[in-house]
Amino acid sequence: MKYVIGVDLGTSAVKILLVNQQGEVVHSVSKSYALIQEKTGYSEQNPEDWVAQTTSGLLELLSGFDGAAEDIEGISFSGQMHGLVLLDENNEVLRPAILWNDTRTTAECQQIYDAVGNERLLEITKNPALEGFTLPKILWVQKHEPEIFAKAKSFVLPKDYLRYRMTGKLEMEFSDAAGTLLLDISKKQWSTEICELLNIDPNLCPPLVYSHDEVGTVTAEYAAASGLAPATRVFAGGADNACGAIGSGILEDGKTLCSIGTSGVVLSYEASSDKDFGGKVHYFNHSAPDVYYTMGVTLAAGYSLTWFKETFAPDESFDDLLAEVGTVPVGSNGLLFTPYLVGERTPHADAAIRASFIGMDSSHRRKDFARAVLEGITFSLNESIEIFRESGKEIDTIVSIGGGAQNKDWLQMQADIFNAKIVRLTSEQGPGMGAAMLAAYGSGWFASLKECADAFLKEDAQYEPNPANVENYQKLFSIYQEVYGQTKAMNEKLLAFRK
Ligand SMILES: Nc1ncnc2c1ncn2[C@@H]1O[C@H](COP(=O)(O)OP(=O)(O)O)[C@@H](O)[C@H]1O
Ligand SMILES: O=C(CO)[C@@H](O)[C@H](O)COP(=O)(O)O
Repeated sequence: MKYVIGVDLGTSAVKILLVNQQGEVVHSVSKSYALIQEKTGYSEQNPEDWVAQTTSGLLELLSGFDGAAEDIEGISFSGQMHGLVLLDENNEVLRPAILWNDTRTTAECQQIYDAVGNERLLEITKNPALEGFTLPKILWVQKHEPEIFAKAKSFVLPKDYLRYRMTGKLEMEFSDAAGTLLLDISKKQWSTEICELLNIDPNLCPPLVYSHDEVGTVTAEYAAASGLAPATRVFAGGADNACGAIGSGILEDGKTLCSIGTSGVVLSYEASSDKDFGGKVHYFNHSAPDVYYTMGVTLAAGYSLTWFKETFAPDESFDDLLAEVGTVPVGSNGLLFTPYLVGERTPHADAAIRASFIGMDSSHRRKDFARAVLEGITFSLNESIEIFRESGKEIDTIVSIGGGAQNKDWLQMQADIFNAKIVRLTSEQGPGMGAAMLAAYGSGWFASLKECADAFLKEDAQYEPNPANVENYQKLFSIYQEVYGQTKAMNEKLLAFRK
C-alpha cells in the first residue's frame, strides 16, 4: 500500500494526516502552538514553532505507522494564509511572522489605495486592501522597522517557509500568492506595477509554482529529524481555504463550502477570474489549476468560541462546554453576540470594531452565552452567504468543515441560519485532506483532482433546515445586522482605552 501525507499548518495547530490510496485517514496527529498578541490588533507566531511542532508531529505519526517510510510517496501542505515571513540573504527569519488576523496596518492599506488607486488595485488583484493581507504587512515593516527591512531578501507565507525547511528550496504557489495583494491573479504573475508604485523590490517575491507541482524531495537533514524517507516527493501545496475547497470537493460550479476554523469562511467555486464582486468578497486563485474561488471571511469564528472557553471554562473540553446548547431555544433566550473580537472582514472591513453581547438578562446562564456565541459566529458567516445569493448564486447545499463541524448542534444551526442543507464529510479536516489530495494527484495516482475527490471524499451526515427555526433565525439575523452600525462609533471611542 502507498500513502501520502497532508500537513495543514493552521493558526491554532498543525494537523498532519496520513492517507492511503483509498483516501482513508489511517493516522493523524495534531500539535498546537501559541499566538503572540502584544498589543490590541497584533497577532504573530514564531516560524520556528511551526517547524518544531511539524517535525515532532511527523515523528509521532511515523512511530505509529506499521508500514515503511518509503511507502509514503508524497507530502504536501495547506497553510494559514497571508502571514508575512521575512527572510534575509541566508533565508534566516528576520522577525516573528505577522499573521492574517493582525490588523495593525490600517494606515498601510490607505497608503496602497493612495499609490495604486482603488480601481487599479481591483483590476490587478481582484481584491481591496485589507489589513490581513500580506502587502500592508510588508509596508508596515518597511516603515516601522527599517533596519530589519533593509536586511530582507525575500518573503514567503507560513507553509512556504515550512516547506523550505524540508526541501531547502524557496517558492510560493498561486493560491497563497493571491492573498498577498501583489499578484496579478488573472495573469498569474507578480505585479511589477504594484511593486514599483510602493517602492518594493520585485526580487523580494519568490518564484511561482502550481499547487500540485513537485518542488523537490526531503533533505537528508530533515529526513533524519522527522523520520521521512529522503526520496519522499514534496508538492507545493496551497492556501488553507483553497485546500479546504479541494478536500471538500469544491471543484465545479455551484459548490459552496463553510469552514469554521480559527477564522470562518464561506467559499464558492469560480471557473474564471472575470466576475465582478466589486471587492465585496475575496477573489483568489484556487489550488486546482487555472480556476478560482470567491469567499467571505469572519476573522474570529472558532477563535470566538476558543476565547469564550479559555475565559469562562478553561478546564473543560469544547464538547463539555457545548453539551447543553441544544437545550437552549433558538435566539439564546434573547441574547445576541457579534464575533468582532479582533475586528472584522466580511461584510464590514473594519479593524476597530469589537464584539458585543446584546440583551444580557439575569436569567441567562453559561449555556445561553455558549449558544449565543455559536449563533453570532454563524450569523456573521450568513452575511457572506447573503452577498453570494444577492449576486445570483443559488446556495441550497453547503459542505461544512473545520473544528466547527465537530458539533452536531452547530451543524443544525448552520442549516437553520443558512437555510440550506449542510453536508458533513467523513473527515472534517478539509485543508489537510486537500493537501493530501494535492500530493496524490501530483504523484500521478489520479488524472485530475476531481477524479481524486470522487475516490477520496465520502458523506457522513446531512442536516436539513427546520422551517420554524429558519423563520425565527431570519428575524434574529436582521437584529444581528443592526448591531454593527449601532456599535461602530462607540468602539472607535473605546480604541484609546485598549491595550
Ligand atoms: N469539539 C468542538 N466543537 C465545536 N468547535 C470546536 C471543537 N473543537 C474545536 N472547535 C473549534 O474549532 C476551531 C479550530 O478549528 P481548526 O479547523 O482546527 O482551526 P485552524 O485551522 O485555524 O487551526 C477552534 O477555534 C474551536 O473554536
Ligand atoms: O485569512 C484568512 C483567509 O483570507 C484565514 O482563513 C486564514 O487562512 C487562516 O485560516 P484558519 O487558521 O482559520 O484555517
